[in-house]
Amino acid sequence: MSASAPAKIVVLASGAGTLLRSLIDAARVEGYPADIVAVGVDRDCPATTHADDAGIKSFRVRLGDYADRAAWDAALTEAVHAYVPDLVVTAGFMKILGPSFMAAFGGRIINTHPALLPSFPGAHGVADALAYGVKVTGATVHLVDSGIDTGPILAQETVAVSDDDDEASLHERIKVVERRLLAEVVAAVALRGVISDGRKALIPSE
Ligand SMILES: Nc1nc2c(c(=O)[nH]1)N[C@@H](CN(C=O)c1ccc(C(=O)N[C@@H](CCC(=O)O)C(=O)O)cc1)CN2
Ligand SMILES: NCC(=O)N[C@@H]1O[C@H](COP(=O)([O-])[O-])[C@@H](O)[C@H]1O
Repeated sequence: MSASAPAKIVVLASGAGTLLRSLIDAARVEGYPADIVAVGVDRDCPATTHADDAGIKSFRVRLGDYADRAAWDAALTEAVHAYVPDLVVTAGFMKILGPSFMAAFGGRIINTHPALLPSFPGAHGVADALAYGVKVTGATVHLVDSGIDTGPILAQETVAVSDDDDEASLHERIKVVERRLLAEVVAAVALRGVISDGRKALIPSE
């Protein structure tokens, strides 16, 4: 990432894409230090519509279209590589990125997770936290590594659990935090980079 040109970002998503839409809106603000150059999905989902509406190129790499997971991983890697991104952001992308992808983009992949890692990793963090009976949960933005939600943490913010919460109500309140936190972290990393020893990560101060 050069000091002046905005960082090129590819966003990966699998679902409603409301976090993607928030990042698209943030990137439209004059001076935001990153441009979303493409959106990738692993299934047909509303995230593609958000990209289309914003005039952003999109691509789909479905697991079922490939012989096995390794072939899918290689195809996704190739599809993302075509855009030569500085950063990859997974915003509700519901597939574990494999060895090919990590070899190509490791250290430059930012994920947002709807729980306070290391608690409640995986595809069902909100439901798992609710089922456990926690009184406080939250959002985690982290670097992606080869594990599942084990990468170095970049930012976290708490969200109180209400007695009358169900998964949908709690998840939406967490998403409100994620939409802001993700845009903030992406901008900070785009501007100042990140230093990581593989367990801890630091975004240098101003
Ligand atoms: N190598 C990594 N890839 C990804 C990570 C990561 O930490 N390391 N984070 C995910 C996002 N995520 C949680 O934040 C997450 C998403 C999905 C899963 C999961 O178990 N997926 C299943 C399939 C689920 C489905 O298809 O509906 C799978 O991949 O087999 C765990 C964590 C992004 N990628
Ligand atoms: N473990 C991965 C995971 O649960 N990701 C979560 O999917 C949601 C996507 O919301 P969106 O589709 O409305 O952008 C977000 O809450 C994100 O943290």
